[in-house]
Amino acid sequence: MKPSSTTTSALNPGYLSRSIGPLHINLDRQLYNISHVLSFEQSEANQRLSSFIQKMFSGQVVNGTEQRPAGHWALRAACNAQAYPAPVSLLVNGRDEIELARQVQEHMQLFVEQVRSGRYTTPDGVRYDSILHLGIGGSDLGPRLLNDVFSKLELGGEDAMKIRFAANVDFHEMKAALAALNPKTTLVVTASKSFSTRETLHNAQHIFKWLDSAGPDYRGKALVAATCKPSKAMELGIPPERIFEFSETVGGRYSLWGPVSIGVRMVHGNLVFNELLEGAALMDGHVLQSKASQCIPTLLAMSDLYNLEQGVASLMLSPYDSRLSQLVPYLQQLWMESLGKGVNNHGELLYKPSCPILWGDVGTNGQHAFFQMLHQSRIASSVELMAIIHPNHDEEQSHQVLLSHALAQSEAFSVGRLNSMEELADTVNNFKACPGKRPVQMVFMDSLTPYSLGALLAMWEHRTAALAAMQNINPFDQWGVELGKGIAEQLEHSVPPGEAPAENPVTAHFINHFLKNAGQR
Ligand SMILES: O=P(O)(O)OC[C@H]1O[C@H](O)[C@H](O)[C@@H](O)[C@@H]1O
Repeated sequence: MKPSSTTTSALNPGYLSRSIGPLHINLDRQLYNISHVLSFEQSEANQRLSSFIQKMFSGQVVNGTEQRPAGHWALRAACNAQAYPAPVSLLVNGRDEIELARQVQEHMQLFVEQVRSGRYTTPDGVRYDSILHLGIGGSDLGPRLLNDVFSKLELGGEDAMKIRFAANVDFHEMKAALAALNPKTTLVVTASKSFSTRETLHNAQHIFKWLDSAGPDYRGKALVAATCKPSKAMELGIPPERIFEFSETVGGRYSLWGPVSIGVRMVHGNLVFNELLEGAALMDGHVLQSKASQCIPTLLAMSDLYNLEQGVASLMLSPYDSRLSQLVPYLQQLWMESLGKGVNNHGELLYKPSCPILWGDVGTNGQHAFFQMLHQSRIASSVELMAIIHPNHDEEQSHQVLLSHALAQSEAFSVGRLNSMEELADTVNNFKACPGKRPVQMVFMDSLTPYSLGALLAMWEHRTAALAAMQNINPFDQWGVELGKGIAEQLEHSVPPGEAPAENPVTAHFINHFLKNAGQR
């Protein structure tokens, strides 16, 4: 095995580097090379991708199983038209969805300003000081990530509102959230695209009682909703003026740009949020006007596809910045719910994995946990390391150490360490051999800001959709998720203290176990 110093990348370092705005990628140490990139430009997969991009940005159906366009990008296009090289459109049944997004954004901005300035008050005439965000999956992970990053960027000011999230129907999470909140001064945002998700509706009912425990007037003023189904939110008693609607064409895992993040807007302000949208629009513009070999999301997806074809069905992502600790959980939904499919757009079975498993943790923490497996085991994984050039502190030396680790890992994965002849003959030293040649890529960001975060997240959306288009699969549906939901609905009547027996014998056995042990606390 030769070290990578003899490969093309070493002869011409930076040959697979690309930049757009605050984002820079380098794929010199990936498995594929420039000739693969150039031949991709002539391929059928590239034609499929170009046609997908063109269809998506002109509002044509790209989600075949649900017969819908994909309109998440409209949430950023609505206020950033200048970032797009040509006019974009999204008409659904005659309704201009970009205009809808613009109007809802205006409505949100007004409400957010009223809340932040204390003009919208509690029934006692006091400023709301907290938000409880209810929602799960795409109605939770995005806002949670944004809030986490923005909080760590310290953008909210000293009197920023407090926000807590409750996604899980596991009451432990709710209990912890409520411990920090006062029902008299908390606004409750129920975020649910469908407004029919069991966990969210169950939690909402609990919260109604919690609000009522403060007195009869609190619930009416505290409720806010973000949904595609305003009528369902109204049925639950949420007043229409506090229902922020978004288009059915916005997939849940692509929805953080719009109303589901209204709580984040309240805490961190409209300006911060608008910068995020601007960064995302920059990426849309980049995708619309770059050819494949220059387009960052496409290049990354090409590499993902090439790795999959080589049997590398794992992607470990490590951001070397603790402010991005929620990035991997967020991306896991975006990536794996979009790409983890069993059939293509024609309904034909896929015989190979279409989605590398995405996992990871922040650096350097991951180095001291699972990197060992990446360096020496025979489990094949691609590695993506992210580093931020300018930190938000003055401790230069810490940052130097951090960056040196990111760069060292990139080199170690790629170059490895070869044993000398003497070491090879020595079984003990042989344990030290690291074969290298692990596919590894770098993502650099100038600094972490709402703008660069917007560009990064939109980049991941485009990369996800590009990998799907190349494989001719649908990145906007998630039929697999439905199965478990249906079974859980039936089992609610069987799990103790339920009455109806479970039909499946193994499930019935588990329920007996619960029953036997129920009295033993
Ligand atoms: O926003 P909701 O309609 O409540 O849906 C919440 C989540 O539900 C399901 O789990 C879907 O698979 C997710 O894509 C979605 O984000």
